[in-house]
Amino acid sequence: MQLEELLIKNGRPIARLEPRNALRSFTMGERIKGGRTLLRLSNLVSAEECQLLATSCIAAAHDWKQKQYGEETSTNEMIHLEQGSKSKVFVRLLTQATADREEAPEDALPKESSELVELILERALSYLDTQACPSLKKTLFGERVNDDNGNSSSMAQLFRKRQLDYSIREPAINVYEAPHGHFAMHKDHHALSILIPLSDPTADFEGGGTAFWSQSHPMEGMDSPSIVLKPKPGTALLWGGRVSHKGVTISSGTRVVVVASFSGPNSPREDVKERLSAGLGVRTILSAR
Ligand SMILES: O=C(O)CCC(=O)C(=O)O
Ligand SMILES: [Fe+2]
Repeated sequence: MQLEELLIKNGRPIARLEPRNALRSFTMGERIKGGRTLLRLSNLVSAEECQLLATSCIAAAHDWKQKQYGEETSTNEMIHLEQGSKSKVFVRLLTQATADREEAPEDALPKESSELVELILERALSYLDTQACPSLKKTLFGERVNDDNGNSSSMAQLFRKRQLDYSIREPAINVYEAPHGHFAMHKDHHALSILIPLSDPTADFEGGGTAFWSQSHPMEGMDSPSIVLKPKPGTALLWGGRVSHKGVTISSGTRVVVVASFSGPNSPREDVKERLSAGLGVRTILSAR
């Protein structure tokens, strides 16, 4: 595995974090938290694992669509209605733990795929715990980094004990199919997002990739993204909750990605923090959750 950092410069394209860059006076965790950087972790998942997982997820997504919409439905109509809008056109399959938590057994991945997703996420977190930056967990999760029993835990341990606070319906797999598959611009509003493409951009699909904006409040359609990344299958991308991004529409083929956005136990979400710092009342904050 190899970790690289890409800097998000205000209003300008993303550049590598050069040795003399002023942002080096911040820790990696602080740069992630401030939405100033993207991490690229290569060789997290082997080619065989990507292939195995992508194949089983594509089959599971077809089964899912068949059950939801029946044989006759055109791709056009196969919008993931359950997600409630045309801004997200994909099938999202949940790990079994996520499906249990969300009480959505019909959206669960097959057992073996679910276990492999968990293994991969745990591998990524173990790497971050031990190799990335010693203060990363504390910076991202805040002071309250202990588990429910008050024991100090690494991110991987919190993951294993199912004590991370995930985004709704995550960890999961997104399966995007041409010609409409995409996820419109958004922020994840969690301490950290991990996205791991399992499909090969040179063979499995055209278009697609993850677009990132360097400014914090861009307007989709008006401001073009600073960068569109289409890493090799098995390379993880990681970023903080303030970074605007989208899953670009694919024009042919199928694109499969693992997604997980999470914060530490009991930590307020980024959007809640933003509202708090804007001085809005508790009622607004609670109703916004
Ligand atoms: O598919 C992508 O590249 C982005 C997915 C994403 O942002 C999400 O699921 O939250
Ligand atoms: Fe996202």
